[in-house]
Amino acid sequence: MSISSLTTSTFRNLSYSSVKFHPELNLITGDNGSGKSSLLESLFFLGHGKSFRTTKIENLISSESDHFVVSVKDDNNHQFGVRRDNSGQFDIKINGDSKFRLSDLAKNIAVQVITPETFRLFFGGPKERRKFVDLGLFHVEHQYADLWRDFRKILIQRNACLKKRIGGEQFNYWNDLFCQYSQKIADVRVAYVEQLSTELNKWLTILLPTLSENIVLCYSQGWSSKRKLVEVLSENSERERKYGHSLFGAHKFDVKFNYKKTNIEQVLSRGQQKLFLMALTIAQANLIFNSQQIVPIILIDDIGAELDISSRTALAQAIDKLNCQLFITAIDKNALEPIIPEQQNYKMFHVEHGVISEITQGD
Ligand SMILES: Nc1ncnc2c1ncn2[C@@H]1O[C@H](COP(=O)(O)OP(=O)(O)OP(=O)(O)O)[C@@H](O)[C@H]1O
Repeated sequence: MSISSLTTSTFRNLSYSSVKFHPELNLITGDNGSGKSSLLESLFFLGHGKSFRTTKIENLISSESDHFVVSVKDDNNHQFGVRRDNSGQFDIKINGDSKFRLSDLAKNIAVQVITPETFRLFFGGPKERRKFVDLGLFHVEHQYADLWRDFRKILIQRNACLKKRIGGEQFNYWNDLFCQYSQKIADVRVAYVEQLSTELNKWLTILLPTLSENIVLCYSQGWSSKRKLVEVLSENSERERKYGHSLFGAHKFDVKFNYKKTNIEQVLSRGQQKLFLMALTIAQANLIFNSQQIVPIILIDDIGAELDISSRTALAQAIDKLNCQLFITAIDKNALEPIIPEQQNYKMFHVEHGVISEITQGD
């Protein structure tokens, strides 16, 4: 799906907004503090049930209200909405029907975001990289969500045994299941990561043509690929009991990216890192599109930060080939200039004091 319209009410500083979007490209300008990121955040919230800026959902409610509402219509006129109040109560509606959960929204809306902070987080530790790959798997591999949910339950049981120093049959039961599920997940992940790597190379040749040949994706499954998990766990049983949780397994996987055998964050400039992350995000969006035929949504906050004109021109070439709906913000129109397509197939918006207005072309 692509989002054809958005209605927000008392979400951050967006008091009441109702906007109609372009199915491919939406460019958003506005001064600092006008509400551009809040607009992206509201779209992100529908796809993830959380913010990309804060873990405290109550911060998303306007300080002048006790609840917020975000609702979108897609290109098939399906309606998806969420209301959250100060007491923590969620109300999820799909086509007017309200017996849904946030995860039901996530199935329908595939949203990825790039902000000036996300690439720092992405290269900072495995957590963000795991989240990124799992989002792709969730949309691309249909059995993955169930597999991961079952694995999480088993992991909790195994960790409880380690913490309470429970051994014998009970521990062996959870340990066996843990090893089986870890292997199943590792098999699904490795196949997906291979697809992602192939797709990434295509986009790197557009976005980072001089570096693309030497960038390699390195996947680690969460334990040595040369060993059976059951053996690794058995050798580390004392350490695991000391820490009280599982130190190896499918939850410990990682994907890293090397440029000529060195982690790319140590070699690439900040602008290049941002372009790299865009190539990766676009690659994943394309895999989602090919597998589900839903239009993935990419949010890029503050395009001007770190990207020079030639980088933004390379990005424009990539956008031209994309099967996704894009929302890109910048402080002023100049920063967007290289991105604006010659054909008038885009929409432009301006945000001021939380009010979103469409700018008709020629204004
Ligand atoms: N819960 C809230 N209620 C009311 N206003 C809020 C709330 N949370 C944040 N704000 C305000 O909303 C405004 C919009 O912030 P936002 O981050 O969306 O701006 P922005 O246009 O992306 O700015 P920048 O270009 O600086 O990133 C800010 O002035 C902020 O102080």
